[in-house]
Amino acid sequence: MSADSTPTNPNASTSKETANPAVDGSELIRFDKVTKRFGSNTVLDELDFKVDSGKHVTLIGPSGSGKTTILRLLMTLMKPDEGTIKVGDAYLTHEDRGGKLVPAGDKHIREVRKNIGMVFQQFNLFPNMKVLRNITEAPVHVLGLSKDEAEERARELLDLVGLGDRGDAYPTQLSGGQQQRVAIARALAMRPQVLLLDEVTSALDPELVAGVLDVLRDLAHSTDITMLCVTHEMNFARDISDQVLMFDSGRIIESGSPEKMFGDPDHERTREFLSAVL
Ligand SMILES: Nc1ncnc2c1ncn2[C@@H]1O[C@H](COP(=O)(O)OP(=O)(O)OP(=O)(O)O)[C@@H](O)[C@H]1O
Repeated sequence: MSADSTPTNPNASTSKETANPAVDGSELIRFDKVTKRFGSNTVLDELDFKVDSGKHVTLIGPSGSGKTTILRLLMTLMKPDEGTIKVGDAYLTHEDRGGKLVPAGDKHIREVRKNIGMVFQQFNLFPNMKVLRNITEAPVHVLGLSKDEAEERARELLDLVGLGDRGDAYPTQLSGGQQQRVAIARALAMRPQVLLLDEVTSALDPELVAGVLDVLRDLAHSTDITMLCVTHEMNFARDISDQVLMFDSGRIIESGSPEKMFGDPDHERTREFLSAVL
């Protein structure tokens, strides 16, 4: 892997799937007045934010401030109580019926969600399937790729994550860091426009963290994929982010470039948070 070439789209492919739209800096994700409550706990409070295509945005903030909830809403693992979420031209939360927004049905949700890939803290690979099949399973069954196409793509992605020779291994034969790299390849195999990363190194032994972050750094620097990342690895956030958003109690209290946010934040809460974690 190298980051020295012209940016490429990891979604570019010879497959029959429609290529993703060119990365043109247009808006890819938009939250409008999104509220999420658990009982009396308002976790997100009329949250507005957007991510432009091709950008790498990192969410930071104290535990419980709502960062993971944002990613889970985007994966439709939960629904907002109020507000709309848009991905590209389509609402994830709603269907547009002649200008009238109605709650999205399952088919619509599945279609919009195809644009989103996520890597979780736990790798969640299928233990009874070899690595290659872990990566080809969804593209074959969800995208309808042929087995050959899916395998060709999977091998390219295994090369990308530095595991080109491990396609025939079972997950349990790999280290946690290697399994997480397979999980990254698996997410990319669906050709998402946006990759969500939720504390992807926090379940790893310390010596395995760097290898996974290096893969993601390379991906961020050498491709055009949009990333939305929750991490406690502040050096990594500084390296890859175009924008850092500081959350507190379900609101964005400050945002800016990594230089600004890590170097000279405006908000006292941001300074307190960073002094505790850096
Ligand atoms: N399924 C759920 N049921 C009830 N409460 C929940 C649920 N999921 C999250 N919460 C609550 O929502 C709040 C925000 O959680 P979230 O995981 O989004 O925070 P976070 O900023 O990602 O925190 P961390 O950095 O610790 O992962 C917390 O108070 C949490 O307890």
